[in-house]
Amino acid sequence: MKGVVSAPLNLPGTAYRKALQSRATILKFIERKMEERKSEIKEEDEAEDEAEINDDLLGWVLKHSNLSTEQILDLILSLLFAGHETSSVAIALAIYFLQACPKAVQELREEHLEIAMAKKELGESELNWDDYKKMDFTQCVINETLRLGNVVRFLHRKALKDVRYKGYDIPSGWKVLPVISAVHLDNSRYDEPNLFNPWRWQQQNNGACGSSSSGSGSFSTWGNNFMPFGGGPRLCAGSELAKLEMAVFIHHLVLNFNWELAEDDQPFTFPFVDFPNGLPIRVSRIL
Ligand code: HEM
Repeated sequence: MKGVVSAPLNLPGTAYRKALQSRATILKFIERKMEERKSEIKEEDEAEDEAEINDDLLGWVLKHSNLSTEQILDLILSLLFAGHETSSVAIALAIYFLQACPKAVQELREEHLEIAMAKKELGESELNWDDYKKMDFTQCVINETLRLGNVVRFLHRKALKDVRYKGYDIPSGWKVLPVISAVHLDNSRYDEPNLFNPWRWQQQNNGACGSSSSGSGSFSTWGNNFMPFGGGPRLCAGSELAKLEMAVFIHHLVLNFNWELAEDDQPFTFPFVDFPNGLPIRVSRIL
């Protein structure tokens, strides 16, 4: 990630060189996997048996697409890159915001306990889509984490023709960087925008963590006010997967653990969100 935003100097010790080396290592790994998969698919075809091991994206593109090896490598690498750091930082942000908001943790626990009990009665253990759809408050926590945490702060766009916008002329070909974090932290759009307040995503505002307000129904229409995954034709391809990953993580976290910061840390953006001390936490299992 550091190499992506560093000066393109391919010299020993630079972040750029490390990124190029990492890229080559990962590509080699994916290529090896591809070769393994190809021979598995061949064996499978010979045995006329639909094995489940190929039932993932790599298996799918190898079987059903006309993409070249280079395109498949690029696709898998891009998805790993786009989906890894973003989701893990979002989960770290949730851990961070929630440890300062016991009321939200309590409400999450109630929601997830209910889901877990219902599953136990049915003799099921693994979460499924129906369980996910019951996670209403969890969705509020996820939205609020993404709004306040701003995993991605701005988007990249280019003016395809001369544009006049609110009295400004943007010439064709100019780069335009919409700063979505500025929208998410705008106090004309969000009451007390610097507070972690998952309840703002409900119709009724029950009071934010750290807020003195007792809740006055600060719900507004979100639409263009909320775009952690960008928007338009380039909207994040993994937005639903990312929210699902967060929800599953939160489910297991709140049901099984208490946690607190082991040392002071806070999110810092330069230019990607990160925790300078690695967000060390002390975890204890709930008996
Ligand atoms: C919390 C986690 C995530 C956040 C905040 C996030 C955010 C974003 C943003 C802001 C964009 C740019 C959209 C635009 O230009 O309008 C983007 C693009 C993209 N994201 Fe994500 N993302 C996340 C997770 C993921 C995951 C898990 C995947 C896939 C496994 C993924 C795959 C992609 C891809 C492929 C694009 C490029 C889409 C395109 O240009 O057509 N993202 N993401």
